[in-house]
Amino acid sequence: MSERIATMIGKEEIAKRVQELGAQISNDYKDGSLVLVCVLKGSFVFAADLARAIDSNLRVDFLGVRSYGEGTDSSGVVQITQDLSRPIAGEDVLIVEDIVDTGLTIAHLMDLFRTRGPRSVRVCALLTKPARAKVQVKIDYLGFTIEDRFVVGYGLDFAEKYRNLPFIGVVERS
Ligand SMILES: O=P(O)(O)OC[C@H]1O[C@H](OP(=O)(O)OP(=O)(O)O)[C@H](O)[C@@H]1O
Ligand code: HPA
Ligand SMILES: [Mg+2]
Repeated sequence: MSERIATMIGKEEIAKRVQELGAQISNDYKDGSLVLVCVLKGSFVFAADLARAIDSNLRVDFLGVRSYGEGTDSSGVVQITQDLSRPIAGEDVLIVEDIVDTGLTIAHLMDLFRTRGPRSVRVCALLTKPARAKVQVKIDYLGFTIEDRFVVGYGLDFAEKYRNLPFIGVVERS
């Protein structure tokens, strides 16, 4: 069986949207103490591009989370694989996610971060897939709403493959 990746969102379209999100975030966080939290692994590409599209002062931290493993369905258990390197008490946290699918990961992170006393917590997600939502979480900055397909590329994986594709695509098997 061979696999082919069909483009869903091209790299120019992604780049344009990332610049727009960056401009909006720069405007909203003019004088705060912004911490961009890159949710590993999937957000590493989006967060790297988004950080460079924001011209406010910020620091970057990383949090490792895993619930999908090798398949295309959430296990329902959100495992923290790596914690933040510093406290976030009193800071304006912006969680950067590649995708909000069932919403379980982001809901878990919102609950976790709120126990640490940040000044604010917001969410920036490149993609959301409302057809699969199991919990509702407000996305403050959103790139694209997508249909119910398992997507790869621009950081997103299928069984750890395809994170390096420069666009968002869907796997087609023949
Ligand atoms: O809304 P949900 O259904 O919870 O899905 C979204 C989460 O799932 C993926 O992570 P994954 O567990 O695949 O880890 P990875 O980022 O290391 O690939 C993705 O990067 C999000 O963090
Ligand atoms: O559609 C998806 N693709 C890759 N990883 C994911 N994690 C949640 N949804 C997805
Ligand atoms: Mg994954």
